[in-house]
Amino acid sequence: MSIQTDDFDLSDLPPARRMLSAAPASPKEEAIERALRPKLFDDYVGQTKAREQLEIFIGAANKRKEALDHVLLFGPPGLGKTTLSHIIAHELGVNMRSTSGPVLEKPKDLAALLTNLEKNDVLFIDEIHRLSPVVEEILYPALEDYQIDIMIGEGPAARSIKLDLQPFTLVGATTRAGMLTNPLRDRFGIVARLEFYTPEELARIVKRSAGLLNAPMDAEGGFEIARRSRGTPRIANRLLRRVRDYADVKGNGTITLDIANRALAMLDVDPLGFDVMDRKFLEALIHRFDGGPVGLDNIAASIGEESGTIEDMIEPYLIQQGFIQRTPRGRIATLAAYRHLGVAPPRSNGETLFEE
Ligand SMILES: Nc1ncnc2c1ncn2[C@@H]1O[C@H](COP(=O)(O)OP(=O)(O)OP(=O)(O)O)[C@@H](O)[C@H]1O
Ligand SMILES: [Mg+2]
Repeated sequence: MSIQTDDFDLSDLPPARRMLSAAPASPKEEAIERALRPKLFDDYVGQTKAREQLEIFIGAANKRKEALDHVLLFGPPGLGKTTLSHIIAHELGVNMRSTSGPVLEKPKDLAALLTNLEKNDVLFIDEIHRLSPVVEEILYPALEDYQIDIMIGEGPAARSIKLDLQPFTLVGATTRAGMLTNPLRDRFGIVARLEFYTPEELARIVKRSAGLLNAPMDAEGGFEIARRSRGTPRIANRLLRRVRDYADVKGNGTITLDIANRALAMLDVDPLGFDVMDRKFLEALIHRFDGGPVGLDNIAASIGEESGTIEDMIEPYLIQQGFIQRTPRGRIATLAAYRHLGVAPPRSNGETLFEE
């Protein structure tokens, strides 16, 4: 017999999907995310640069009643790519169809979607770096001329016919822009890179979500959650829900600074927002590889984690915060990493390797 719980339980998660994993943890969490997802630019916090350019291009497309140019959104998981794609469709006043790279196995899967689009609709392809080459092939003429070539029949009687499509906008999302083929990348007229959020921006997101969840919270409590969310709205919303649980059980229901501090300590989220995986990574880098340089595969093997997971979910934030550096010879720990772990930095010839 399976027991339905109201929400997911941390102990159900495989090790890599800890509290701070930037990937959605369960279908339940995805449903909650949908409920918290802003629907219009007005509620979408931060990402000023991406947002500014999109607002202008969307305004222009609307004015001319044309399809918006194809958009590529890239950046680490949980920063708001899917959210932004919904907002784009909403602001364009069109329908959006969603799919993802791995789901589109055959050219006909994509052809079916494309031929069903109405004028100026948005087609959202998540994980677009995982499209198969045969599917990608039929996407090119669709993007360029709103046409596809499809094969009818088999054997000697087979022939290819051209089908006209309605003008549409492809919105592609990826955490790995580097894995896109050049011909595909070149076909996006608008390329927006999403950045990690500042604690102030995350505090606004946490405040809005607390309101939607009817969770009483004071400003200091909200800011503490924001500060420890690794620059990522998905993590901020997740920590908020866990801290709310803690406030309900151990406090009087209100999220205060004290409640947030205690709850986050219990969840093993440290004062900088790093979790067990971040610390494991930094510890391995410093203790087992003398601070580097060390190749990604070596460090992945040493902590028993997939190198892709490290590259997508652990490293980007550590790099952005200046705790590690990616060099041609491998990863190296910075002085900040030594300090954070309370380890004396290495010395050579009696001098530290770093400038104090
Ligand atoms: N700018 C924002 N303002 C408010 N909330 C946001 C913002 N960006 C993201 N969120 C919240 O964070 C959650 C995760 O965002 P989203 O699913 O769009 O991330 P993603 O970049 O598509 O992640 P993935 O790479 O895993 O697909 C959403 O539920 C949404 O509520
Ligand atoms: Mg997404």
